[in-house]
Amino acid sequence: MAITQVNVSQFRNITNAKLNPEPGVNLLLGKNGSGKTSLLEAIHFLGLGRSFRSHLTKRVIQYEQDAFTLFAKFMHQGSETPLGLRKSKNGDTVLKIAGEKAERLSQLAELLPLQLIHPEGYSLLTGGPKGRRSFIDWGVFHVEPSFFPQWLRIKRLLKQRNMALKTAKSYRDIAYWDVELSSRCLQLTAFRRDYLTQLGSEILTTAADFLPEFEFHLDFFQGWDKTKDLPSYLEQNFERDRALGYTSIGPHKADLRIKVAGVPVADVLSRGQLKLLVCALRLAQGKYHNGVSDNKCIFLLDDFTSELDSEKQLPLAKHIAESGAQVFITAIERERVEELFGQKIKVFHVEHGNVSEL
Ligand SMILES: Nc1ncnc2c1ncn2[C@@H]1O[C@H](COP(=O)(O)OP(=O)(O)OP(=O)(O)O)[C@@H](O)[C@H]1O
Repeated sequence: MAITQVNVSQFRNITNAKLNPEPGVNLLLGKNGSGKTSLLEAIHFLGLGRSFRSHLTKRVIQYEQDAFTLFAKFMHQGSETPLGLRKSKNGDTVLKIAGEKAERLSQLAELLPLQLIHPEGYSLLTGGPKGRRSFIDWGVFHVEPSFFPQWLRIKRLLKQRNMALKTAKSYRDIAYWDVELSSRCLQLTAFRRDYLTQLGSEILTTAADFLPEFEFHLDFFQGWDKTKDLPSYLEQNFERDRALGYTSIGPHKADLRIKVAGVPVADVLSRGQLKLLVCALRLAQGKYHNGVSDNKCIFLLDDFTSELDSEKQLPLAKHIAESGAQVFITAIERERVEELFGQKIKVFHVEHGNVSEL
C-alpha cells in the first residue's frame, strides 16, 4: 500500500502542488512556514477526511478561496486507484473513489490507513478518553469488518435511548432499547478487548525501546464495571441516567488507561516522555496493522527531528524501517533524516507553498 501521486490545490498556503512519492521514505523539506505540515495535513485529510490541526474546514481552505481539492493515486490490491476529495466553505463535500461518487468519508479510512506522529500528539495521553477510544477503534475498524456498522447502530440506539430518558416515567419506558443495546455493546466490547489483547504486547515492547526506565501497565476500561451484568446494570442506573439526561455507562465511555506503578502516565511522565510513549503507541499500532492486513498503513511524521532527542530518534527510525511502510517526514534539514533512514530517500523541497522534487 503506497501513495503514488498527490495533487493539492488551494489547501492552506499551497495553491497547486503535485508529488510523486516513493513507496519508501519521502522527505518534505523546507523552512519554517513553507508549507511542509500543510502537505502532511492534506495527505491526512485524504486518509481520514479531516485535519489534525483544525476541526474547521474553512481554516484549511486557502484564504479567499471557496474550496480545496485533493487528488491522489495509490496502489490498492495490485492496481492504481484514484481518489478525489473536494471540500467547500459552504459545507459541500465531493468524494470520488476510483471514479465513483462515494457517500461516506469513513470509506477513506478503509482505503488509506494512516498513522500520524506530530508534536501535539501527546494530547492522546493528557486529554479525555475520546482520543484513546479512537485509537482503539482505528485498529478494530481495520481488523473487524462488522465493527463499524455495529458502532453506528449503537450510537443510534444510544441517541434514541437518551431521547426516551427525557420523558420516561419508569424503567419500563426505556427497557425496549436496552435489549438490543446490551447485546450489541457486549459484542463491540469483545472486539475491542480482543484487539487490545493482540496489540498490548506490541505496545509494551515498542514502549520499552523508547522508555526502558518505565514499566507500563495497560488497562482496558470497557465503559462500565466489568463485574456487572450490562442489562441489569443499565436498569440499576436508570434513575441516575434519567437525572443526567443521558446514558452514563456503555462502550461510549470506554478508555485505554496506561499507568506506571498504578499512576496514570499523564501524571508522572514528562512532556517529552509522553511524546515518546505516543510514538510507541502509534508505531506499535501501525506495525501490528501491517502484520495482519494487506492494506499497509502509511506513517506521517511531523517535525520529529526537532521534537525527539537524537538518541530517541533511533528506535523511531528502526520501527519505521521494520514496518516496511511508506512514510512522509517533514523536516527543516535533511542530514539527520538521511543519517537515520539511509540514502534511499525521496526529497521534496517546499518553499512558499510550492513543491519541487530534488
Ligand atoms: N488557510 C490558509 N490559507 C493560506 N495560508 C495559510 C492558511 N493557513 C495557514 N496558512 C499559512 O501556511 C503557511 C504554511 O504553514 P505550515 O504549518 O504548513 O508550515 P511548515 O512548513 O510546516 O512550518 P514549520 O516548520 O514552522 O512548522 C504558514 O505561513 C501559514 O501562515
